[in-house]
Amino acid sequence: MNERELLTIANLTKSYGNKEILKGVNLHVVQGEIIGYIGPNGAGKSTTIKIILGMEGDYGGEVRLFGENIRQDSVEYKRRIGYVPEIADVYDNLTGYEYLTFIGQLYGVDLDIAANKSQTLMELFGVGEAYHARISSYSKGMRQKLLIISSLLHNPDILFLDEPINGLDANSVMIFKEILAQLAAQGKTIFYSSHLMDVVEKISSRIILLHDGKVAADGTFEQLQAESAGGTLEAIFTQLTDFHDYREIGEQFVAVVQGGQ
Ligand SMILES: Nc1ncnc2c1ncn2[C@@H]1O[C@H](COP(=O)(O)OP(=O)(O)OP(=O)(O)O)[C@@H](O)[C@H]1O
Repeated sequence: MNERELLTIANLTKSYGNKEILKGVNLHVVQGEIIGYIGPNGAGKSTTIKIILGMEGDYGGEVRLFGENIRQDSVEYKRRIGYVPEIADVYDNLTGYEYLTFIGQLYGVDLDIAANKSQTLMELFGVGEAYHARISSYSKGMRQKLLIISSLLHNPDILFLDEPINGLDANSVMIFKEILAQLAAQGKTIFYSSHLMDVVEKISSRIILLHDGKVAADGTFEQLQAESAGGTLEAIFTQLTDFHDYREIGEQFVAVVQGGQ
């Protein structure tokens, strides 16, 4: 094992009922990498992340994080993780201040430090005026910023981001991309799942494509380009997932919409 290897996934399998989702996923993540984890809807990206975080216990194979087998279920390793879930339940009746200081304290950050950090991060993200407002009044993008901030308050060593920029405007996406680049430069590791291929293409130091339960491609964007017919990540994704029927499906879809009147 490389001494800077933070995450090792060996022959990971996972089924729901008789549906096999992960059929033997192998990957090695080294400190400081920004991994773009991509794949078709339902491929098992969120499932992989939930297994690594200890939220899904019933799986085959081995996952090691910070050199420790996660089956040992140590709380310590979870303190070093930040997580932005794809779908999050935030407590709508709390204010941003109440929510962020609550989450910060869960991760062991002192109240004063959590409060100061939260307020400053909200201001930097352009939502400082909503710090003391109830989350129920937040727009989609404001909630997403709240989630991103809550995942970072304890200065984690590895960040798992499941569709983190849903709802962010173009300027906020630029700030977010810069935050990820700066975190990686400081030695933080980022595991990022998204369908926004142009963003993944630009920010990832390495891209992993999950398809049919396995890793179908693993490399830098330039390596993926060299291994396929080239082009954008969107074009590579379409090639590697062997998908060509979008025109016919679109036509049939519209025909059904227009039919039966
Ligand atoms: N708790 C569950 N019970 C049953 N099936 C589940 C459960 N969670 C996920 N699945 C199934 O596992 C498959 C993978 O889901 P997952 O959410 O990991 O996909 P994904 O790659 O993140 O997809 P998307 O890009 O649409 O977010 C899907 O077919 C989903 O229906």
